[in-house]
Amino acid sequence: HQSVAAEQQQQQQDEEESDNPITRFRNYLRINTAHPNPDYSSAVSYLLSEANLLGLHSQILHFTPSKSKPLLLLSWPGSDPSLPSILLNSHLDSVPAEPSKWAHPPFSAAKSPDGRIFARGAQDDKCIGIQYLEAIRNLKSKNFWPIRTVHLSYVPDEEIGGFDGAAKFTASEEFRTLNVGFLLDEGQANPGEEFRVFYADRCPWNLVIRAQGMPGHGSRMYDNSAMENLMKSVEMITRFRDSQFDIVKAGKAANSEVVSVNPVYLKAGIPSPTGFVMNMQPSEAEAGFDVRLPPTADPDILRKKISEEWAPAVRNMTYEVIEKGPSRDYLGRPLMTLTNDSNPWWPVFNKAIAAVGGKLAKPEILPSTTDARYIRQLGIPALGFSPMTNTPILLHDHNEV
Ligand code: MET
Ligand SMILES: [Zn+2]
Ligand SMILES: [Zn+2]
Repeated sequence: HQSVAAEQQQQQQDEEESDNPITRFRNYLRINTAHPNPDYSSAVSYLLSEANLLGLHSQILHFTPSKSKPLLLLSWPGSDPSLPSILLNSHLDSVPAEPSKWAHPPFSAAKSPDGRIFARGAQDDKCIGIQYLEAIRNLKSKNFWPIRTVHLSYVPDEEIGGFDGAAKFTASEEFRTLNVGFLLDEGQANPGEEFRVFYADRCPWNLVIRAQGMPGHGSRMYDNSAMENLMKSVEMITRFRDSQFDIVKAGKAANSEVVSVNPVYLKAGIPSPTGFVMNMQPSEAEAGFDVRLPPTADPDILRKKISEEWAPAVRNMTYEVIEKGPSRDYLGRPLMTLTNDSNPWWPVFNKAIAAVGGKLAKPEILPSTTDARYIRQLGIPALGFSPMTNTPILLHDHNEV
């Protein structure tokens, strides 16, 4: 038995040391590209070295004067470069991780005996960034040569809105010359058997509401304190949240088809060296919400609700809505990609899934948001697709695997 165990251990060690798709994935995961200080240059160098081995063309683009946010553009020229090209997009960055809450350090890419690889960014979205390269490697080894040119973009800053990444890239002359006809970008995992595909994103708003009110002794009872004003609004927002969630619970709509409003921070109180002053009622209080609107929601109606009900001036409230990117195209239409045969890419995508024996779930709106919205804004069809079946949804969670 000892020799069998030793053999297995040796085999595992060999696997870990050799250059294979898993080791290449783990090497990418070990580069800490989490905000607020993503190491973009190491990620770009690593991907560039892999791309060079595959003989892909490469360019590093910068859309900020400091050049601290590189965008890596790789190209596999097709036999007919006059045709519209295919763009495979993924982002270099990831959200932060709280190491103390993880079973393994989030940038160790530790592999458990059952094959799970623990890393921030494993699902979101370094898996697809590596899969694109691995797919090209496989096709090249079979001497396949595409008719259309295939481009790969590795973009910075997706997790903070993409303003210095995909937004500027898609508005650039470099992008125009790529003549992109179709985009694949990230999607989400499925705990079930089917592959999920996404034809639209929800549009993210950051909502901050602020209350002002009478300060006073902690023991006093009076109307119009900042806390009272804020809490009334929080209650109203909670009722709206419940009403949307009820629609989902009743099976009338998917999670991603309603408006979500989730509180993400509360800020109030007068700080003291030991915490907060307890016998003073503060004159200011603030709350922040992550709001997501499906393409079917009317943004004007929600804005009216915010100004009249959630943060009314008559209750000494102010608010700020920061729209994180576009929700409509230049003709005012919602950003959606057609999933029927009028979109010539749709049957091709379906055929590719069937060819590997996969089953495709009904196309969905993505509950979260991706850089695909900037491409859809240009009228270019885009699908969100992160091929992970039988996999729990762990993006932005602890112990992402
Ligand atoms: C704020 S833009 C979107 C960032 C991220 N992909 C999310 O869905 O939260
Ligand atoms: Zn992502
Ligand atoms: Zn994300």
